[in-house]
Amino acid sequence: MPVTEFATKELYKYQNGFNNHLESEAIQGALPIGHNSPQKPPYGLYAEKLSGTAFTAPRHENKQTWLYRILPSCAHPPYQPSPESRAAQEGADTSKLRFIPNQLRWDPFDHNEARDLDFVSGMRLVAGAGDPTMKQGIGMLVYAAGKSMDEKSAFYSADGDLLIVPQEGDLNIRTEFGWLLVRPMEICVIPRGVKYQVQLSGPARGYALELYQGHFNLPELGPIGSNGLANARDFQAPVAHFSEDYGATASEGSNSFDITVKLNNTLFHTRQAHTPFDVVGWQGNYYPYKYDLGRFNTIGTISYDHPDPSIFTVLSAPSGVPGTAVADFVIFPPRWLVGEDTFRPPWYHRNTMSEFMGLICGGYDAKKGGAGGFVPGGASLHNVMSGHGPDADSHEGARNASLAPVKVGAGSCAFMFESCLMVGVTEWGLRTCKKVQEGYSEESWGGVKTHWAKPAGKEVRSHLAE
Ligand SMILES: O=C(O)Cc1cc(O)ccc1O
Ligand SMILES: [Fe+2]
Repeated sequence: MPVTEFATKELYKYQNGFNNHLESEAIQGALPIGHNSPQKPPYGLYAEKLSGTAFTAPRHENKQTWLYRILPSCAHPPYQPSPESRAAQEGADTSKLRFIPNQLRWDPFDHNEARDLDFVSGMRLVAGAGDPTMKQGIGMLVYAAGKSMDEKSAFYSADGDLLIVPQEGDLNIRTEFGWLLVRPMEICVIPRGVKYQVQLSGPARGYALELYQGHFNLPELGPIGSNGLANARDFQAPVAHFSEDYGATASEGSNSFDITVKLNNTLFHTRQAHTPFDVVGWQGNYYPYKYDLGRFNTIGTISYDHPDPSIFTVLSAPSGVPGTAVADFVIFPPRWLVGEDTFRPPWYHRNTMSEFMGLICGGYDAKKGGAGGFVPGGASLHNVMSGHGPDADSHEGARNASLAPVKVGAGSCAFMFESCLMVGVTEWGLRTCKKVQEGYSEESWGGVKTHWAKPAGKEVRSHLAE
């Protein structure tokens, strides 16, 4: 069968909105009307249901999509452990995570060595919490790739929903649902189980957060009101797009498609005779989507004090505890600082939540940039209750700064994966990558100096006062 591609219109055309029930047909009439699973779906298609929650999940949380495709996904030879992808699994064993109270920072992760790697083989688990087999916890990953995935390949993760944060290089992502173009300063979420293929236009590097439990949502807005932060209409889902490459039966096709699956952070592989990108129409509320971070409506103080960074939350994945996230995706976009009589950078703090940070571009206030600093493509981890805050020089600068309105972060965007879980570091993240900055803590805070000025003539309650 010749390979032919059909799109509704252009490749990159989107449907807007968050958490909507959407539908898309690459050929008009591909979706059955008034039925999900008629005896014979239109055009000889198979109906296949993709569930993102238990069938019985409450209605407001229930996620599923009906796919109408040329052949069903089950038609494939058995998966085998993936030998050529062993590198990707090295040091990714979640049962061997190292939980460390020290502040950690990484130099930018390598991309020169990634020339022969694609998005899947170039992905590494840096840190995480919990266990994908229990559907509990999260994974923090980085990827570095120098080549596109093969046109006859696809990947899916059974472990969770993957939020991808490109830092360098555009990702042309072909999914079962259609195409997404995701560039630096944009993000996307690929739900658990959705097959995709990542094509590059140049070297690519970035970060990813995998949710072993639940799904991302927009944060509550409370007294902010009905608009602000990430607005629902700015999230974009693909339109159906399919290719024809199949035989009369599922095993008779002329071409072999490599399918790789990540299950329990282990890669498996099979070759099937038909393309997985054969979905002619789909309808449901479980689908991949993208978001342009430049559209974030940033909110901050217009009076005094530094607010909690929760005002910068783009997406939030809830734990069972109200208001407490298994993972918040938070950004630090360009913004005006106008706080009066205020120490404007982040305060010194110890947090019951863990904070994994990365930098997409530019710099981050209160952290030194340049070699050995917090730079694009690098990362930091401040675990549960690990003290952190501005480095000594930034502190001195900020406590003496004149407090005129100032725009910070022009051309910059840092982000944080903040979690209620204690985060452990993998063997790859701690040693194999060779990017951990040994002197981070001492260089940042070793020089923090005392400003203690004991007042004279006041009663003192101190054991030194006797
Ligand atoms: O530690 C960090 O840099 C992230 C952060 C930023 C901020 O403005 C307030 C708290 C916080 O943890
Ligand atoms: Fe912090």
